[in-house]
Amino acid sequence: MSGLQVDLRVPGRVEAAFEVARGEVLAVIGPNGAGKSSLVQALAGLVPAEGTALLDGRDLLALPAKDRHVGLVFQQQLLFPHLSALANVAFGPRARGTGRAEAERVAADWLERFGLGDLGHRRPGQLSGGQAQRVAIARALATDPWLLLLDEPLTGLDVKVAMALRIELGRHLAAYDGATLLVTHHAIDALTIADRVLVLDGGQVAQVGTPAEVSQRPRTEHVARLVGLNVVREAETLVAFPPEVVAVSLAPPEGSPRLRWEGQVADVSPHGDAVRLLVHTTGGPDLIADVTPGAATELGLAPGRAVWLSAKETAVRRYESHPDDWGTVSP
Ligand SMILES: Nc1ncnc2c1ncn2[C@@H]1O[C@H](COP(=O)(O)OP(=O)(O)OP(=O)(O)O)[C@@H](O)[C@H]1O
Repeated sequence: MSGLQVDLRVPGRVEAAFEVARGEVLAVIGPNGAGKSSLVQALAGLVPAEGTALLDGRDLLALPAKDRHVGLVFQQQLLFPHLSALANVAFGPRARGTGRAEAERVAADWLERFGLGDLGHRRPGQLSGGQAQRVAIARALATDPWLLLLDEPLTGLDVKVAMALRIELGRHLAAYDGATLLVTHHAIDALTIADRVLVLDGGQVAQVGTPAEVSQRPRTEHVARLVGLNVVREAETLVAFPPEVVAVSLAPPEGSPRLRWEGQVADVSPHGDAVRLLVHTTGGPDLIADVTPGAATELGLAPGRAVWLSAKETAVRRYESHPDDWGTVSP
């Protein structure tokens, strides 16, 4: 296959087998400590790893970091503070042996594509966070990398800046013909920019699928929350449902629906026009439920309040918890 085939292990941190085709963007999501950064660092050669990472047949893990031709962007963009934006972007091509004039031409072209054509002379300290991150992404792309690794590239930016850059980044990634791994905490990045999503949990691959598959049939609580769903396990089946179909009452629900839980309100917060409750169910999962502000007042829904939750069978989606159609499965 042309692209990246990974089967690697960083002992105690992450173990993952997956593929990314050329031109494809694979988002990597998962809770804190899931192993996302370890995976990126292992591919970049920043931490030692066992196994293989075949890129068009070459094993990256067998190469020293400097020979892997990887474009790297981190949340904290590491621009050279004493160099201009232009010199920062030109640095990669220069390091690969391109002459100064040509490297600067390539760099100017990349800055132009990121709308920074006029700011090439500025140093990183004279750029806004969003501009500096554009320079960092331009610098990674200007090296014409075999593989692009983006670790939380939009985290820490102002919401509006991140929104604009997300759209730009999506456009540049669509034009990039190598494989891309995009580590992100934000469902919107995974759902809008990525072709496929890999979910890490506890250092293992918990799910791989298209954004639609992963958001409609989440296999981990973390992903369910990221996309705003509840997910509960019933033996070998997972049951997913949105917070707006959860009915909240003070007395046990009538008709004894199969999906019902007794619990205690843990948190109350505004959510659009609704009031969102986080409920710790007794001996069960945490669930979210949306109610109208009127109902919240009427039922006295404040933290500590004992409540019943229920969902109609017709409002939930059921699916197998252990499909066997993708790589490594977490226990
Ligand atoms: N330098 C290190 N040495 C040893 N263990 C580490 C090191 N860095 C991270 N770990 C451990 O490896 C596991 C994976 O961490 P990693 O930082 O890769 O997760 P992550 O998914 O990127 O988390 P976050 O979203 O918080 O950045 C965690 O158990 C973490 O404690």
